[in-house]
Amino acid sequence: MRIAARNLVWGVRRRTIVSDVSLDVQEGETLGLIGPNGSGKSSLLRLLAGLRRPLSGRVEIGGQDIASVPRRTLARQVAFVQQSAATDTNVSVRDVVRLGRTPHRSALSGWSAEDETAVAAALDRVDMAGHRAQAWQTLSGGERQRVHIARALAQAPRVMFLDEPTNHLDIHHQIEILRMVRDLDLTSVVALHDLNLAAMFCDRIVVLRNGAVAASGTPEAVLTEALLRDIFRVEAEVGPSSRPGQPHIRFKAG
Ligand SMILES: Nc1ncnc2c1ncn2[C@@H]1O[C@H](COP(=O)(O)OP(=O)(O)OP(=O)(O)O)[C@@H](O)[C@H]1O
Repeated sequence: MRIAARNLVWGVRRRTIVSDVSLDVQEGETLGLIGPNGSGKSSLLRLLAGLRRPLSGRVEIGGQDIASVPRRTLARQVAFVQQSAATDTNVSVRDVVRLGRTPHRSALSGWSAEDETAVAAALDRVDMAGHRAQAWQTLSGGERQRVHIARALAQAPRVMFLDEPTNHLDIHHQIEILRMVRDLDLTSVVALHDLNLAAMFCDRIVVLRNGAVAASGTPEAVLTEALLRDIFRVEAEVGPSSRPGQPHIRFKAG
């Protein structure tokens, strides 16, 4: 499903946090959202996912204004992997992932074989099948993150929003998770801090600064030495990587 945002504005009191943002994500595309701390990435993701209403502007998903899509329909189509989402109650890993099936079940239908298959497949994809009976609170930070991703996968969404999904993950799982997101047959928007991972796995990148779009385009077009200096305040050398069109950034220590 396509995502289109037009002139999104959001803020609190007198502070504008998302400032006139427009963007398009094509069907099947992985869009990276990058920007310094506090630049508005999480706030924008929440607007795009329909979790928050903009003060002005609109979001369309699959050509439909998100404000007019019923909650339950939206929950079937859109998954959101939040930053450090907490689950307090005493539940197993499998229970957390099962929650992903909620939008697909009616009050009358019981737990189906299809639900069971979706949960098992999602746990498998994030390498957590062996932990299915473990209590969620006893998981490590990276394992929790992978279980939250499994819950989103079990939802079988058409669109996925991920807020720093590689937080807490070791390098193997950072790469595995982003490769999976890129290769899944769905449209995704991913907020990322690691610019080399953004270059490796995103089809296009949007750069935010102070809530506004400072640049957008392919990783090669966006991730220039000048932009890294200007937006991220770092000195770096940008060169080719082993893949054409995919830049590699080497940060200078000083
Ligand atoms: N509900 C709120 N009330 C007040 N300020 C808020 C609220 N939500 C976000 N902000 C502020 O808006 C700015 C953008 O926050 P946001 O979390 O969207 O940034 P971010 O780019 O995701 O940051 P980070 O990279 O640090 O995760 C921050 O300065 C934050 O303090």
